[in-house]
Amino acid sequence: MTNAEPAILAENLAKSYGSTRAVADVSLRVDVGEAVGVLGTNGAGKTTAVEMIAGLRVPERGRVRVLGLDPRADRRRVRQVLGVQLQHAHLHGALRVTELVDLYRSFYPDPRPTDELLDMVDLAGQRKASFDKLSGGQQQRLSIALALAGRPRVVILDELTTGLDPKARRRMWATIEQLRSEGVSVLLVSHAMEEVERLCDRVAVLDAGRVIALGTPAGLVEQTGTANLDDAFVALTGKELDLEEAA
Ligand SMILES: Nc1ncnc2c1ncn2[C@@H]1O[C@H](COP(=O)(O)OP(=O)(O)OP(=O)(O)O)[C@@H](O)[C@H]1O
Repeated sequence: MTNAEPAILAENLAKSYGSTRAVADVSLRVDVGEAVGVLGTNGAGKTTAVEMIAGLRVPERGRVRVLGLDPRADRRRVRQVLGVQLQHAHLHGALRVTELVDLYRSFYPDPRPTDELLDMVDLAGQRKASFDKLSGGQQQRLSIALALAGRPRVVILDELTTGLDPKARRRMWATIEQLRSEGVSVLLVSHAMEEVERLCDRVAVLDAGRVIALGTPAGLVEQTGTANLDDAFVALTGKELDLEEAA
């Protein structure tokens, strides 16, 4: 593991579920300190791709490195440097917020303080609530706090703000901006153009399991001769993002 290694390097990933080709060929690089967004319509293969990058799914083909480490062969070391927030958290419903945070903190040598983590996701008021009493948005925010408990150098966030209200969304954006100022590298799956434009240096557009475009938000707009990233996405994929998802 050296500083010269990219934060994330994924090469020619492929994965099928039965006859469904979820990821046909995905290559992606996130440099240290960089934030890269992944945009795509429902079913484009985003979650499958990031789960392979996180070491949670075995690729049929291709190679992944996180700071030079193989997420499956070097699982323990990768866990110390990578924080992952996935779409669906499976957490013990009877545990309280602080119990879950402290459990996750106990996995790491130098965890972020509990109060700081709860502040980062605006859950200080829910510290005594049990997980199953939290709203969907609060559960989602807690899963982000857990992903950040070990001060990861690389974070993977799948649908950071989908379903969150505007205030919570802004809080999450400020948190990501804070992480970026600390030099953390970010891979962010999103349906929200505004979010990607604000937080990401580069964007990968996924369609039918392939990266069909990769560039800065401004570069994609220029490449497609469109007025904004929304229109660039439509020009590239021939599809609109689901507005409900993007809301
Ligand atoms: N566990 C699974 N078993 C079978 N098929 C799956 C499974 N997970 C995903 N798929 C299928 O693989 C394809 C890609 O799904 P994936 O969840 O990776 O896409 P996505 O871009 O993340 O979609 P969304 O935006 O809806 O989350 C879809 O056709 C989906 O139905």
